[in-house]
Amino acid sequence: MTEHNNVQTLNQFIIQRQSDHPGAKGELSRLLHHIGIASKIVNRAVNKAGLVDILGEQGDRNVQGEDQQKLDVFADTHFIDALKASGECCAVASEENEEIIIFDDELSKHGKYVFAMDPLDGSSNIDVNVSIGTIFSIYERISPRGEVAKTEDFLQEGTKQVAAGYIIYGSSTMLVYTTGKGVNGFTLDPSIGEFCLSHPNIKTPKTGTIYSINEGNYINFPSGVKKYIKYCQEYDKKSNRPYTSRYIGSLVADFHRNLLNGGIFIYPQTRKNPEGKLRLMYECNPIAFIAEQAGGKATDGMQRILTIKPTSLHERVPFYTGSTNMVKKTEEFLHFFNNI
Ligand SMILES: O=P(O)(O)OC[C@H]1O[C@](O)(COP(=O)(O)O)[C@@H](O)[C@@H]1O
Ligand SMILES: [Mg+2]
Ligand SMILES: [Mg+2]
Repeated sequence: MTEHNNVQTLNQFIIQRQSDHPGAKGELSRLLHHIGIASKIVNRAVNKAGLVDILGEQGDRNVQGEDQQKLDVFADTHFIDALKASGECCAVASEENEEIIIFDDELSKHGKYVFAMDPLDGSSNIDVNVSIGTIFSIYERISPRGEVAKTEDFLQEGTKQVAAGYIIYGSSTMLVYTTGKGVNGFTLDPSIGEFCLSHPNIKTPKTGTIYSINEGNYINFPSGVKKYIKYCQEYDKKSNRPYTSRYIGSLVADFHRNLLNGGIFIYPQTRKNPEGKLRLMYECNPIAFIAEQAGGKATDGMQRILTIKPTSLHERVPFYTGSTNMVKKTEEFLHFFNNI
């Protein structure tokens, strides 16, 4: 295996790219740097999960009514600490907290950014050593700097994100992010403890042969989705069908595979989740920003995810994302069967 000697580390890349943003004072760079630190702390815990007391339930329920896993709370705590230490973030919205967490120390109160996150994505896979992740979304606050941040600072359309990304804790640990100028992926090199640029300027194929959906919910799916699944399974040499079904059950891992290889990820509304399951602010908006920046597409079946005006921190939406031609095809089915 050839080691790449002239690798660029995440911090070197961040500093270099700062010049892309005229007038930048390094605030976003410092925030991204602290995200890197928190990711390494969580990665260390994930890697030795079976050896330390970090598996299993914490014993509490979060605002979604889900049993919190110990690693959900561990990741939540360490990201919040790192964001506070950055001095650039005035408040955090997290899947694990009903209300926003406000940093009211003098330095943070002047922070330019607010941060929305899913500290641990794929919680059902924590105890079984399957890839999990962290998802984040960064906005510039609306309220004046120096004032205490508000929930309204978060309820901005996804098009207003200044940066978004995810960390995938898998066979290797990667951080993938965008600031609106393309998508870049960094792999953690444990031997130097640095994220190194491994996937520059990621572009997702316009079409693919992978579809990712929890078919266990099939009977509850909108008819357009049922028809699209049948379409994926039909034989047609010209369009490389039947496609392959792949579903890990961690949004980050399912999306990441499809981002690199081409494919579509679908989590529609179901009888159990009439609005869908995935959360707009800290799952769908950041993933949608990455998808579009990589040349892909992300909708709720009808509308671009990034143009949806959020009304609450933990609202859910149906989610269709991945290769443009596949998402368009799904929308055709949903339109045709009047599911929207
Ligand atoms: O088990 P289901 O219903 O298919 O849901 C799986 C989906 O739920 C999630 O686990 C929800 O995220 P959290 O684990 O962060 O709550 C996604 O990662 C995944 O895509
Ligand atoms: Mg999640
Ligand atoms: Mg989560």
